[in-house]
Amino acid sequence: MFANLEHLGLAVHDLEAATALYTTLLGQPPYKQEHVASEGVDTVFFRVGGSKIELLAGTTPDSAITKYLSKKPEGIHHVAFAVADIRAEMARLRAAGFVLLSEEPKPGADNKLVCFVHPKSAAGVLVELCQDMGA
Ligand SMILES: CC[C@@H](C(=O)O)C(=O)SCCNC(=O)CCNC(=O)[C@H](O)C(C)(C)COP(=O)(O)OP(=O)(O)OC[C@H]1O[C@@H](n2cnc3c(N)ncnc32)[C@H](O)[C@@H]1OP(=O)(O)O
Ligand SMILES: [Co+2]
Repeated sequence: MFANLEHLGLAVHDLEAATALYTTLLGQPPYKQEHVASEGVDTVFFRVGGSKIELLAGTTPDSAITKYLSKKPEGIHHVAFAVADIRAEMARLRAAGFVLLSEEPKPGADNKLVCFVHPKSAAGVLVELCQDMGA
């Protein structure tokens, strides 16, 4: 079972400009910036109540964000849900016919294990599962 909405991932061209804009929009500065080399992205995180906004800029030509922004405008790129047991949720979704984008969970940003569901199998929305890796 999915728990709360963990974050909304927003694809942006200019991370510095988007960070300034969201700092003003949300009325608070980000709590974290992180480079995730395995995904070819720079991220900036804001807390919003019990959820988060994740700004993402691509850092390599083959990054999912770089490719996405070569075809689509800036905006919501993915919706991420917290799960307690990511392997159990991946097995449940596979059995239900969803297409997962990795066989195993992988390290994401902000101390999470993550896995993505292909948007073509989720009504056009790229869905991310996130399990907290603890302290
Ligand atoms: C920082 C780490 C992590 C975290 O901890 O939070 C992140 O959030 S990393 C975020 C970036 N990483 C990813 O998105 C990884 C998962 N994504 C992928 O593997 C790929 O992006 C993809 C979803 C498999 C698409 O890749 P590809 O097939 O190479 O791209 P195409 O451009 O050919 O797209 C095919 C098809 O899918 C549609 N699409 C692509 N991205 C999205 C999207 N974000 N939301 C909705 N739909 C999407 C795209 O429009 C194409 O559709 P058609 O044109 O109709 O064929
Ligand atoms: Co994300």
